[in-house]
Amino acid sequence: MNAGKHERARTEEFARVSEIQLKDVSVAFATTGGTPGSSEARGHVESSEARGSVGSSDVEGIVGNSGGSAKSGIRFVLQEVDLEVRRGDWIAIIGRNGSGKSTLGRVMAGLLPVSRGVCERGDGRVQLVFQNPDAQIVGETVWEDVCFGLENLAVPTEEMPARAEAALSKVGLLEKKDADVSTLSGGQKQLLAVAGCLAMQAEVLIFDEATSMLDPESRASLLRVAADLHLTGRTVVWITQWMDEVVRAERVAALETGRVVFEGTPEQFFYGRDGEDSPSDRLHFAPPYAVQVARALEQTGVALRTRPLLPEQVGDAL
Ligand SMILES: Nc1ncnc2c1ncn2[C@@H]1O[C@H](COP(=O)(O)OP(=O)(O)OP(=O)(O)O)[C@@H](O)[C@H]1O
Repeated sequence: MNAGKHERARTEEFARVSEIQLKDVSVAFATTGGTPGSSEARGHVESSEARGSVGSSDVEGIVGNSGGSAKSGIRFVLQEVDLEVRRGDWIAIIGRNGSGKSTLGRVMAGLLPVSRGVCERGDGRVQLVFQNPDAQIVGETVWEDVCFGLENLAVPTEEMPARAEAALSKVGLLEKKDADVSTLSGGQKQLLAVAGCLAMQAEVLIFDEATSMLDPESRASLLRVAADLHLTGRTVVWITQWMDEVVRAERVAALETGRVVFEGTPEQFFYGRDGEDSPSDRLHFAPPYAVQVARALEQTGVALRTRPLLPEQVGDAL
């Protein structure tokens, strides 16, 4: 097989098994206003599939800039990111404010072009749920809102009711289908956004700090819905700063100033690999309660059988 064929076969194989692969991806933003009118400057991407606003600043993403270093007026906010999200994964993306989490989420969703590197997506539809519940509501009623994406996708009218109903029922909002969206709580609005994604048959859901404006009960219910979707085969990318949400993930990628500085399991993140220091300590993320209890027990000489991440796992570890 010649090199070209081999590469194509590998790519096809990849597209079957995987949803998103980022290889050497960098994203730059112009800091002094982009290149208006240039087809290559599309940092503020309007997509018919985007539910909500993507970036509101007057600067624009730079595409096709093959230069490696930041020059005057251009700032790289993601650099050399290699990350693979496989079908059915639940990956948490964490990092401080400004570390590049949302930018990464938007790149994964295809809403933001990369300046350098390759971003490959498999066949599945990728949808984003944004932080601000109000940013992604477009309909006046729950029903209208969930149908909005379907209209954009030109789904035949006769197919819409079944798809909208199934999606609303999945998130527990079917009874509210005629409600005015202004009467929904923040948590219900986020669930409505998820329903919109489901109606559009999203395979990959990217939650961009989607719980950060919610009360504890709404947070828990959004997490439950995400966990349920994951169980039924959806891929979940969960961007967060909450460490007790990180433990729900199968994998964690930590960003620091636009670079991936850790990738591994939550257990490896909070407890360290093979005796190494805990990456969460090194990166100054306070571990969740169960991890703190486990560490305190170990310090008093208690040998634990497992490394608990959730409160309900502490008993089993003793
Ligand atoms: N459209 C834009 N134009 C210019 N700079 C941008 C733009 N969007 C983001 N940035 C900058 O890129 C960096 C990364 O931003 P990003 O929103 O991805 O970080 P984040 O980790 O999601 O932060 P937060 O937790 O505050 O949402 C920040 O310094 C931000 O100011």
